[in-house]
Amino acid sequence: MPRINEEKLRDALKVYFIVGSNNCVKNPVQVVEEAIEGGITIFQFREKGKDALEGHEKYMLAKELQAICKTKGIPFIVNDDIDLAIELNADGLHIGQEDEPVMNIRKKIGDKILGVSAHSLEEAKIAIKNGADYLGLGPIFPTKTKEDAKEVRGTTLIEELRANGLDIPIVGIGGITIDNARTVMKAGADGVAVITAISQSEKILETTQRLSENVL
Ligand SMILES: Cc1ncc(COP(=O)(O)OP(=O)(O)O)c(N)n1
Ligand SMILES: Cc1ncsc1CCOP(=O)(O)O
Ligand SMILES: [Mg+2]
Repeated sequence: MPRINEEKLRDALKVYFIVGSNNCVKNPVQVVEEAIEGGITIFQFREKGKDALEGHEKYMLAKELQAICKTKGIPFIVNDDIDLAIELNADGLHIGQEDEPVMNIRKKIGDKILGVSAHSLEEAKIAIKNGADYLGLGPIFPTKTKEDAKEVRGTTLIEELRANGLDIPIVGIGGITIDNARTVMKAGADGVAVITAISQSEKILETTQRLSENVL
């Protein structure tokens, strides 16, 4: 199988929902089902941080969420955990700058979708050269979800990459809500990645629908 077509990926990245059980007020399975109903276009399983599931429990939740995504045609991406991504035959993996080098990961996952976090033009160029399919840039706005997040950059890095002719698919991440999503798209992103905006909403379906309307 060839690597995913860039335009298809651009479309898939529009409403990117990321979650782990510890981000959810309700049952994560219900959260993901409602978010899919509301119009998310891609999903990332990110089970990390305080109270995160481990071992068999983590595996079983990932498997259940993957099955739900599969029936609805939503790509299922695993955060950080390459072994889990390979074991589940996930659609892709998202890694950061602290993880194994992009080139090694690309060799291990073959043609699966590979997302890489970047915090500078330099990091972005290296990630692209070594096989990233898309970039996650952030935090765009202040976030409480990631304790070790880098400095807030607004949309400046998205604009800098586009001004330098980088046309790789990009998602903005960090503090993105219904109200500021449009700003991120206007800066040149192909999509927005959110955790809190959807997972902590009291009305997940409606929130996701409204977020989608501001992005699509
Ligand atoms: C779509 C997307 N973009 C960025 C990130 C952040 O990845 P990373 O910097 O590796 O941090 P953790 O999420 O692993 O804490 C992401 N997960 N997804
Ligand atoms: C994983 C990650 N990477 C940069 S910011 C962030 C957290 C995004 O979560 P939220 O949408 O709740 O701000
Ligand atoms: Mg990571």
